[in-house]
Amino acid sequence: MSRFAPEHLTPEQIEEQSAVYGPFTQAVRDLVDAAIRTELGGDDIRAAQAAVEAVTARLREREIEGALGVTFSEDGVGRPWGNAVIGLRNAVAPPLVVEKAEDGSRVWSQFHLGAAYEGPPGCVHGGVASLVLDQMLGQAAGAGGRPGMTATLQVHYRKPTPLGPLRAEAWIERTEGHKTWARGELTGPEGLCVEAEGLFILPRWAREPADAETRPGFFE
Ligand SMILES: CCCCCCCC(=O)SCCNC(=O)CCNC(=O)[C@H](O)C(C)(C)COP(=O)(O)OP(=O)(O)OC[C@H]1O[C@@H](n2cnc3c(N)ncnc32)[C@H](O)[C@@H]1OP(=O)(O)O
Repeated sequence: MSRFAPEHLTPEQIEEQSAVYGPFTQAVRDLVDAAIRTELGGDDIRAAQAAVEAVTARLREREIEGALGVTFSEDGVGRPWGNAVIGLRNAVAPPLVVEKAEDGSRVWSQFHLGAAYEGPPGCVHGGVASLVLDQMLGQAAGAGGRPGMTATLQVHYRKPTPLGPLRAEAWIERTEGHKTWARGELTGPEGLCVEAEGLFILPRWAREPADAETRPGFFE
């Protein structure tokens, strides 16, 4: 784990950062969607390219080395803002906002996948469906107090998943020591599209007391 660090920010500072970076990242997602779907060409695209390159150069004037990692505050709440599925600062992430049952028995999310996630024409790429379910199953394990990393993931594609509004849900199936088996499904407006089951294992480094302080943020 290269970046996995405590961060001493107040809730207000976190709120402030989220209010700045959240809308900015959404604007970048819109840019990606527009770049895929625009019918402009020639000089318009060359001008757009120059404008995008100028913004990129400006952002790179001050940047961290490597990826964002997961930071966590003193209460142990993690901020996985770089995460490819739920990251508030990751324009590649749809992003999913994952809700949890109060008793931790399930997690679910309603979200939208547009042109950036296409595989078969008009449908979600199979790898993207798998990505979403990996995250959801992992979060189900975490929500049930059984955090772990994906050791295995089996994905069953029942029917093509249309781009557009979708719902994913996941829950813990059974547990055994540091192993947790979770299941989940991805549904579209016409019903079930993809099912997955996976084994999540709390890694040795997180099971050992010496590393216990790194546990909360990573697995939030
Ligand atoms: C916000 C949170 C949601 C996160 C969701 C996102 C999920 C992810 O993307 S995680 C990233 C993808 N996964 C990975 O990169 C994991 C890479 N693998 C690893 O880190 C390790 O191999 C890991 C964690 C699976 C096991 O590590 P560790 O526990 O240290 O290994 P070890 O102690 O040897 O094995 C523990 C047990 O698991 C078993 N095991 C280990 N790997 C596997 C495997 N791939 N399949 C089946 N069993 C396995 C071992 O046989 C052993 O079993 P037992 O205790 O019964 O003898």
